[in-house]
Amino acid sequence: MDHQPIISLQQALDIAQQKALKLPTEFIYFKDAVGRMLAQAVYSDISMPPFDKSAMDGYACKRSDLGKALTILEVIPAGQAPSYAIQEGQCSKIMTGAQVPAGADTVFMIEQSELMDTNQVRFTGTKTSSNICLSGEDVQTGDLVLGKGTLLKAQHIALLAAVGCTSPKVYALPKIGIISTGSELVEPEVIPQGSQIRNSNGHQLVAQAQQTRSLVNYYGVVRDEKEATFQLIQKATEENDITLISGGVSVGDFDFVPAIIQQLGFEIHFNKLTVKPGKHTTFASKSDRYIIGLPGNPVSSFIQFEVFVKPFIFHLMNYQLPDLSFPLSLAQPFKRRKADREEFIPVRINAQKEVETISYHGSAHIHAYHQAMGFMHIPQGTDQLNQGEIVYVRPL
Ligand SMILES: Nc1nc2c(c(=O)[nH]1)N[C@H]1C(S)=C(S)[C@@H](COP(=O)(O)OP(=O)(O)OC[C@H]3O[C@@H](n4cnc5c(N)ncnc54)[C@H](O)[C@@H]3O)O[C@H]1N2
Ligand code: MOO
Repeated sequence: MDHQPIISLQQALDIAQQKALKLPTEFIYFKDAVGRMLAQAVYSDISMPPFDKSAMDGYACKRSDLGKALTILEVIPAGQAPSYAIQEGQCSKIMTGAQVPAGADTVFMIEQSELMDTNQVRFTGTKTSSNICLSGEDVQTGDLVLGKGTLLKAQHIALLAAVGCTSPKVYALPKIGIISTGSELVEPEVIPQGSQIRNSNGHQLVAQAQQTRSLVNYYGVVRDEKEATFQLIQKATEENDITLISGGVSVGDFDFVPAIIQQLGFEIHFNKLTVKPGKHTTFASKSDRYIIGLPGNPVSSFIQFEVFVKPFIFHLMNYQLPDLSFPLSLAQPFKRRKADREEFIPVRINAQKEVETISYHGSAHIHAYHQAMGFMHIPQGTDQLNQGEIVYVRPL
């Protein structure tokens, strides 16, 4: 496997996308659908609004009657059909959201009215809009309201509710198994002794995977022992679509994860990226099962999840996650010693909406990210950026 060439992040995303076999679909209750990927188009079974609807509390009348004293026929609350059609010289008091009576083409607002008698009113303004939302002006019966492949957010849940689509078809969620490797690791409850460190990475990955709504299985820490590591990775790959393994993927004497991946019959498609942090990101597949090996350093693992694992998870659900990087101006000049890899570094946005870099010591320094608003991209080959230069920032 050492003959694998080092490739760019974009090449890695392309390879992974080619290997991503789509997950099956399922029908779920629409209230549980936020964050899910729609696997069907949704059409409206009604027009919206379903009737000519008043946009104001006021009086419904004929526009040609606006200058006259008008006889009030009734009060029309929302949810109740009007009893009378409007004739010349007549109006009905109407509430916002109520059905406009036949014969009326205008609603003038309460604030522009004067009661002349208990059942007579006149318009006191100089001009008014019609204040009527026409039947079907937003959506007509049979219109497409949500396209296949929509990532469902709160506003889409409102649409599903409005058109009565209570069991939308969505892509199944991937099952993700998470393993941390390393004999130096102890779980957070334990006070590390000697050369031990706490397993922060595994729990960070669990949280990141949960944010994508994936179904997460946490397998804990495995020591740098071949047989135990083999057993745990085998179990995780049998029980999950994606197995994320942090640590043990570089070239140290105890980095035997790559050999185990191959022993399990998986094909390694790449194991080195021209990305900092995350040089040792590994991607392997066997049919519809995938293993992603992430570097043990917490920042490497965090960034690789954001830029590589997350888009891959969405590919499995047939969705091209957009790269929401924003072009912003750099507040101060930036230099780096080596430019052989593209790099991501933590930044914040100041009050002038400029990008400020945060003190950052490298891929073990996860603390640098506690106040990061995003991370900035430095292209491969760039060792210097000037103040005021436009950089791309991905928000967190
Ligand atoms: N001779 C070389 N050595 C290294 C290279 C290289 O190219 N040649 N690359 C370096 C880079 S870059 C990285 S990144 C690391 C990747 O190493 P591994 O993925 O094998 O990870 P480990 O060696 O197991 O750990 C690295 C580092 O991170 C700490 N760690 C590991 N797991 C966790 C965890 N769950 N929570 C918190 N911290 C964790 C671990 O203790 C190490 O300090 O390799 C370099 N070496
Ligand atoms: O590739 Mo390592 O993740 O840069 O520190």
